[in-house]
Amino acid sequence: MKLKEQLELYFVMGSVNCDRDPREVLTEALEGGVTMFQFREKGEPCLEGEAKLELAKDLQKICQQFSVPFIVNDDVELALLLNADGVHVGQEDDDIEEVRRRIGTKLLGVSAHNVEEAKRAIALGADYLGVGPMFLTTTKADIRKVEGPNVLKKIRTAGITIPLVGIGGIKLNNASEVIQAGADGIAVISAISRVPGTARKMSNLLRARHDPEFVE
Ligand SMILES: Nc1nc(C(F)(F)F)ncc1COP(=O)(O)OP(=O)(O)O
Ligand SMILES: [Mg+2]
Repeated sequence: MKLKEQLELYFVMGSVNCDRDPREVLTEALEGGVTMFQFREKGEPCLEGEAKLELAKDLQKICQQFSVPFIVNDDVELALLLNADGVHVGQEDDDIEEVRRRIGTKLLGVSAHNVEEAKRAIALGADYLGVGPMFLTTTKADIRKVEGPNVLKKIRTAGITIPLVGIGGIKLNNASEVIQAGADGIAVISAISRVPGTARKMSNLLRARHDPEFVE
């Protein structure tokens, strides 16, 4: 499956984003059609050390049962220890070039907030870009200014063809806007982790656009 297809419904989650066992939340999300998963154990009070490692191992195993890529946010050491499928780093995380050197051919996702950051990330070896925040979100405390889906249009207009996924406040009622603006997929945290059934509804919405009878 091509990376653009794998990025279609990208569930990002950690224990902080769950009101119940993250293992159950992930299993239901994968049954609902999630195509890629990112373990993002961040915020208050997030797990650390052995507890974080144990949860990561369990969630990775569940992803393997569904043949869905397991990506680790920020923590390159953990990604290498688990032989994860890739890592996602932001502009303020470890140096992108250094991360690429350490992970070899694993997937490297990089956050980008504008065309300039997108071009730089691509030059340094990114396989896909996470672009946001698309909409207001309370999940990430230190978000940049909300530029909206328009940033995706600007990146595409700049001739950038790399796989793009939008992130930040994406819900069922605004997901289409992100795709229409040029993203290959959407990255979702709370809408899926806190509302059972959302993954299936989003998956159906996203798949419908490949349906010949589909009218926007
Ligand atoms: N975690 C992310 N995942 C994506 C995804 F690719 F999934 F869309 N895009 C963007 C981010 C944000 O990454 P970053 O800016 O380092 O902040 P944090 O480490 O707090 O998430
Ligand atoms: Mg980060």
